[in-house]
Amino acid sequence: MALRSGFVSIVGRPNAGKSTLLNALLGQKLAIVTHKPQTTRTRIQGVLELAVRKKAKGDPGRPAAQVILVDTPGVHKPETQLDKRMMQEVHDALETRDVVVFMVDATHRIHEEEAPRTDAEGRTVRTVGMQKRAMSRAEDDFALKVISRLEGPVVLALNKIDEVPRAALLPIIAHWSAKHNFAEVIPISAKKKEGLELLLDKVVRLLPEGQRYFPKDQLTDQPERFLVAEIIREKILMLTGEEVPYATAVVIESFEEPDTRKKGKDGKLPVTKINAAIYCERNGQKAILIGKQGAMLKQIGTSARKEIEGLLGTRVFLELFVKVQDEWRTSRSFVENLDWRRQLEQIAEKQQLDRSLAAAAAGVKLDEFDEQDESEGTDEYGTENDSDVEEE
Ligand SMILES: Nc1nc2c(ncn2[C@@H]2O[C@H](COP(=O)(O)OP(=O)(O)OP(=O)(O)O)[C@@H](O)[C@H]2O)c(=O)[nH]1
Repeated sequence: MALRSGFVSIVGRPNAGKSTLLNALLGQKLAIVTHKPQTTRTRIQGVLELAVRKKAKGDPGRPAAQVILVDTPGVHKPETQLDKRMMQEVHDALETRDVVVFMVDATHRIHEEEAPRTDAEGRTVRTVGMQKRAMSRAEDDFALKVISRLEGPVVLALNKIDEVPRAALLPIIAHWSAKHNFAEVIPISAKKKEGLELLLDKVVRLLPEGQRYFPKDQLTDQPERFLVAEIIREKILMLTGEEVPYATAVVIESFEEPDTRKKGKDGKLPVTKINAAIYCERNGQKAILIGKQGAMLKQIGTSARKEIEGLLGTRVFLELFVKVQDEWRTSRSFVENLDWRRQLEQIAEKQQLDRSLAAAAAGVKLDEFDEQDESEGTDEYGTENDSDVEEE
């Protein structure tokens, strides 16, 4: 059987479980996951290599495949420049896909028929749960509209079935099957890893025959420094309250890798030195991010560092700074500069410039030319985290 290969975009409303599915299929954490909606801001590609599975009794087998899974931001109506950018990421992911996996949270349809109560004064009463589910249904419908315009196969992944009573599943499947002509409808639990093999089998069969897009052992197109920024953002999302997470962005300002990742003669792993800026929009948010005597920032740094050490396989010296950039989410240029692909271009340009300067002007101090990226109106607070790594 010839190799199948192609791009599979995972699309759906915020919090449906798209990043959880990406990580579960890859068997490795690539995308950050939290219970907060709109966690994912850019599309994330994960490369999944599948070996051929031979035909057997009751099993039609599966051809070898390279599946490029693309996790996307949750589909929502854009209000800020950041929202617009996130939706652009969804559209970009849809433009280049071979198959769409449309993901919905099945638990929100269990009470499809629930009618609001009327109180003694004749007022309509909806519980918070009812309101949430109604909103979620509206978001699903909005996301479905986005993919309905597309040609090509769409597989529906009904997620979170671990929380759906068996009897409720069939009506949910019937509901969705009537809404769109899906190539397949697969109930899954991304969290419990249920139904994922079947989902993969169906998706692979819909992929064209072709060559690999990435080398066999490559996991993602996203460089480590940006995975690091995402890990820091995840800790902020997890550790801070309602408002702050949405107003924060993390930019890696410097990332100094050691020459080797092997242990030294002293038996210690080498050190990666990372400097990251956490942007927020207001002084009040900055105060929350820093916490009493820097306690919150320290907690964010410590938990991020541990995970980054696991990712990089080195010790990590992580320095975090908090900066206030008024209303950055409404600034087109700021939001565009957050794009890791753009940052990568800027880093490459800067390295090129540094090399040319060094070659052309031996004896001239290069740091005189270092860009000062402290933009106007930016206020800064920094702390080193509680690292067991000493500055050398
Ligand atoms: N019970 C249950 N919870 C799940 C399942 N899959 C995901 N979740 C939870 O749903 C929440 C959202 O998961 P994410 O993977 O971040 O969702 P997402 O669709 O990527 O969210 P956005 O980034 O907002 O678009 C997290 O708390 C997950 O643990 C599942 O199969 N069952």
